[in-house]
Amino acid sequence: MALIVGVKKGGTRALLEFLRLHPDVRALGSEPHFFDRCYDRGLAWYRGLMPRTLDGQITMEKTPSYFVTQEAPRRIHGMSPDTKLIVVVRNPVTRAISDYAQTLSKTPGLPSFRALAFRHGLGPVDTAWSAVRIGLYAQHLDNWLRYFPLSHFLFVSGERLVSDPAGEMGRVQDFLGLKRVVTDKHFYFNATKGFPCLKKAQGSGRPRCLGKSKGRPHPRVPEAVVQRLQAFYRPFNLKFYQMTGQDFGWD
Ligand SMILES: Nc1ncnc2c1ncn2[C@@H]1O[C@H](COP(=O)(O)OS(=O)(=O)O)[C@@H](OP(=O)(O)O)[C@H]1O
Repeated sequence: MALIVGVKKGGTRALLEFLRLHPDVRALGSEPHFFDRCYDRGLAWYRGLMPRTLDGQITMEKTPSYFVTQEAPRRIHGMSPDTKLIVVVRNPVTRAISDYAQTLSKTPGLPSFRALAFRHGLGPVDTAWSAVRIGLYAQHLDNWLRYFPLSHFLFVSGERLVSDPAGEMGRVQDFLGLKRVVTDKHFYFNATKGFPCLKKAQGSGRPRCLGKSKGRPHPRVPEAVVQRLQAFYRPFNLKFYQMTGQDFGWD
């Protein structure tokens, strides 16, 4: 079994939809939220939700909130210590603005990004705000490493998933021990959408981009605000590069 455990707004839907093109992957379409919100329902409930697999096929789901859920690593380890874990990460500043854009689309009249990101005007960064807190990747990863060795993780660059989907999918398929079936032949860049899309979607066989909620326009955030947040995240990003042995190029 393999789980896409995060991060929210990292590109988790794109990754799951791309993986579903692979004949040896069977994935749940919706987010089950078992290891965070629905754990009380029990493992039998969870197993019942998951698609049936044949020998040699991999069962998958994605729930981005697992990455920031304190109990998730212990619970997943309890289910199976062999679980492979995929985390799609993206520049935490862009991720925070994307998260804010999503909340804004559901809550018109929300205070500005700047008002939520800093306490007392342009005071200290408000790490209690979830849009900020989720981006502290090194801290969340620390919690996971108490249960799983680093070799169980694959960190996917959310940026490269957009600029080079086939390249990133190559790494993902290798990590999962799958043949490289999903390749550059499956993607085209849709200029209207501004993102890579599928030449032939599962089922219809027709070209398909992700929906409107993926690739939303972001509200304009003043450059000074972006710079301050970028500086705030820098030490956490560097720690995360050290922990993963990968430089994501956000700094
Ligand atoms: N191919 C393709 N098409 C559309 N969107 C793409 C794609 N690849 C990555 N992305 C980026 O995915 C971002 C949404 O991330 P998630 O799917 O993880 O969001 S969620 O947490 O499930 O809500 C979404 O964030 P926003 O651009 O801020 O909307 C996209 O930038």
